[in-house]
Amino acid sequence: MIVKAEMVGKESGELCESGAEKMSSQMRGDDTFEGNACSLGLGFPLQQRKLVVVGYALTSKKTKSFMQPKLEGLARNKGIVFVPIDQNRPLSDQGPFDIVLHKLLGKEWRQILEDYRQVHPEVTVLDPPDAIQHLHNRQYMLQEVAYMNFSGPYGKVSVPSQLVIKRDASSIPDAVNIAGLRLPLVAKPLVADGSAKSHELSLAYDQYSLRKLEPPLVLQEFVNHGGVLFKVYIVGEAIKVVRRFSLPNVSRRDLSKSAGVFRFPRVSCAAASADDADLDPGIAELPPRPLLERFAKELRRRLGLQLFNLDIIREHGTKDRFYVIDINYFPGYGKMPEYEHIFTDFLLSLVRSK
Ligand SMILES: Nc1ncnc2c1ncn2[C@@H]1O[C@H](COP(=O)(O)OP(=O)(O)OP(=O)(O)O)[C@@H](O)[C@H]1O
Ligand SMILES: O=P(O)(O)O[C@H]1[C@H](OP(=O)(O)O)[C@@H](OP(=O)(O)O)[C@@H](O)[C@@H](O)[C@@H]1OP(=O)(O)O
Ligand SMILES: [Mg+2]
Ligand SMILES: [Mg+2]
Repeated sequence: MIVKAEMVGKESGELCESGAEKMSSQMRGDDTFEGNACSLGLGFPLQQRKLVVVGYALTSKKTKSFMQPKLEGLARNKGIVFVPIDQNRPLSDQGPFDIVLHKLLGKEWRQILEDYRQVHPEVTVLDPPDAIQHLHNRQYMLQEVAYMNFSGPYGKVSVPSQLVIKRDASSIPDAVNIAGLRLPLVAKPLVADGSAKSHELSLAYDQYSLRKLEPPLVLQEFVNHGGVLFKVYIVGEAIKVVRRFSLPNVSRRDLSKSAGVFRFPRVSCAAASADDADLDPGIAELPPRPLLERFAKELRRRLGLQLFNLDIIREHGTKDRFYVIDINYFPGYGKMPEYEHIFTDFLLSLVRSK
């Protein structure tokens, strides 16, 4: 298949609208595209570039939130077309793709992708299934952050102390004691595969109630953070941070007065943006940019992932003690400001770097 477009000399390297439109319609109908040079009055094309074909295999929810008309339009103008992958047809019969984007569940799909990567090493699969798998278990999800033991002039980043309980809820109080974990504790399902159940969290206030929890789970110390968290979106080298409302502080007094287990299913997705809220500056201040840049670069390398976000909190009453509490693969980029530009630039950079 020849997929070639004549690009003209706009500084940004963007296609002019008519050329781009023609390109995508021909892509759909015909295997071969010879793009038109659109003229800037110079009479000749200044640049030649291959069309970038991105296959995507996403849930319908993700397709809806991510594949927005603005993204597709901007992509088209930059010479990128998004093509849905048909899961009922062999992957190798589709495309050819330059890049495959995916977020689907299941062993079968993982195997299909692994096989495809073997046969098509020239295609960038974002991201490698085994690296994503690492995030699907909360026992390992934050492991690399803990190993990094990140500390520098702008602050320290670590993970809350946590304990894995595989079975037997009656043993939890003793296990918590032995591990020296301090209440309250956030109980999180061990599996973080994106299913509704994997987002069913609870907060346990007292030792006795810990027996009511349902393993397998991770028990994580609740860190007071002033009720605001930072969602740090990563797209390759690009980083965007937004504020979200989060669980409020739990005081020692609250703790002595309360008992039981409080369930909070899907709390983080229900949380509103706190970007425009009138907040205490000590709570609202974003983590320093240089800290995030250094930290994200190293974490990206360790995880072998390009598309993820981190939930980061700042310990209440401190300026520079940060904790990573969650890492999500291919998160809701639709909610990330300017994601259309960032994502399309990223896709182009991948192709260029090949
Ligand atoms: N250790 C902690 N200390 C304080 N608050 C926490 C802690 N862990 C979780 N939370 C709160 O609970 C929310 C949900 O936790 P977490 O992000 O781990 O769950 P999730 O279901 O994986 O979320 P997402 O929808 O982002 O994938 C967080 O956004 C934060 O408000
Ligand atoms: O639903 P949204 O678009 O908001 O995206 C959420 C995403 O759901 P989706 O992948 O099904 O779309 C979640 O993925 P799973 O853990 O469930 O796999 C998780 O990554 C959340 O953190 C995302 O919210 P964000 O962190 O960006 O606010
Ligand atoms: Mg989260
Ligand atoms: Mg999560």
